[in-house]
Amino acid sequence: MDGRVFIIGLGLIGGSLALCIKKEHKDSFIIGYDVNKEQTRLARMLNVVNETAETIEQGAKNADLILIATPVKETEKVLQILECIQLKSNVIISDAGSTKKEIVQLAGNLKNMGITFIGGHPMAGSHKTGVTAAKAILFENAFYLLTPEDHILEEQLHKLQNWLSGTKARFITITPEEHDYLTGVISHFPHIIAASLVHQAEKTSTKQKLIPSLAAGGFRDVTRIASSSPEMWRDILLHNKDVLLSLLDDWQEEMKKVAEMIAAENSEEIFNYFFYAKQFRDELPQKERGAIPSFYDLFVDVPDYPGVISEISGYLAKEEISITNIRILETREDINGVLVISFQTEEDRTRADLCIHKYTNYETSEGL
Ligand SMILES: NC(=O)c1ccc[n+]([C@@H]2O[C@H](COP(=O)([O-])OP(=O)(O)OC[C@H]3O[C@@H](n4cnc5c(N)ncnc54)[C@H](O)[C@@H]3O)[C@@H](O)[C@H]2O)c1
Ligand SMILES: O=C(O)C(=O)C[C@]1(C(=O)O)C=C[C@@H](O)C=C1
Repeated sequence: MDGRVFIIGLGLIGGSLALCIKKEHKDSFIIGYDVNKEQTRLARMLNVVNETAETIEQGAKNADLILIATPVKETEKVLQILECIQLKSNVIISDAGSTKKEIVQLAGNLKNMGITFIGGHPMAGSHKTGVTAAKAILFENAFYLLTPEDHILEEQLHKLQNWLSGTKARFITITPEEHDYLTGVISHFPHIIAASLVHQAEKTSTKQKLIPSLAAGGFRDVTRIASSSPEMWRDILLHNKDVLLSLLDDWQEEMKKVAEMIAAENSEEIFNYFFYAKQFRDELPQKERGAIPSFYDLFVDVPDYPGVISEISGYLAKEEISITNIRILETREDINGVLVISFQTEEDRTRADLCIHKYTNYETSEGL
């Protein structure tokens, strides 16, 4: 497709969307705007956008597609600004915010002006922020949730999906209410819990100096997302207040039950608690980002000796296979270590698997 695309908010998500559109629609022209001058400068320097605008009005008035990728409370302000601009009559406006109900409601004014707004949310991301973390591959295989209202024509929806086809994401259409409930359960609430675990460890660390050093492994895995943008998460919690308050009530009930099981030393119930959690978690679709982000992992059974990481990464480098992360999962004297190597694509993982088998006789698997 050709046309002028205007991206407001040139951070991780805005920058990644710009890269996806550029890759797929070579004739498009991408203009970016960010309140942060440094992000604007970086976006231009890294060629994420073709041009930057000085104001929202400057970038919006001739745009065919406008994407808003700011924290959701800022999106409210951006929508109000857009309402006051003479936009092209056939422009499509969408956003990438993690909440939808409030945003779609606020976009009602654009609807009254005959302007098409379709709420959007790519369900993949990272705890990193800013345009330097942007990448075209970020949304591959992820779900991309769209919340068109009833008056939106199929043709407009398809046009938006076509613009976003470079994300290689899978589009799903749901209502804003369904969206906020689902993402509340699988995304927003886990971020609250991750932050609360960090707070608990931090409080304990004033008395127990070893806590920060021992907070490795499981603690790091379960709290990675606590390193996400506080601004973004403040806004999400404010927008999805009712769903999150209800989930917090359920959680407190659940924790009471756990406390009772432990106090009663009910070993069967305690076992079942972990057993059924493991069963459900293990059955989550691994290849679909959004359910469990940050794949594609390859597990390699390696002998426990110094230098094994550089040995394996050396083979991968020789075959020019890029990795995003490499770590030893477990090392004890009596068992082999498990090396976990993460890749950005399934293809890289498959090549890595073949490469490791070519140079070694270590066993590999895609899951533990
Ligand atoms: N990070 C994720 O994992 C993720 C995933 C999917 C969706 N989202 C949503 O995408 C949006 C952007 O998140 P991000 O991760 O890219 O954050 P980010 O911090 O990397 O980028 C946000 C950018 O918006 C800019 N900005 C803030 N207010 C603005 C305004 N009024 N006008 C123009 N620019 C403004 C900031 O300067 C920043 O550069 C949020 O709504 C978030 O909820 C995030
Ligand atoms: O991988 C992460 O760091 C994320 O938290 C990504 C994540 C999520 O919860 O899955 C966070 C918020 C977005 O709205 C969508 C995706």
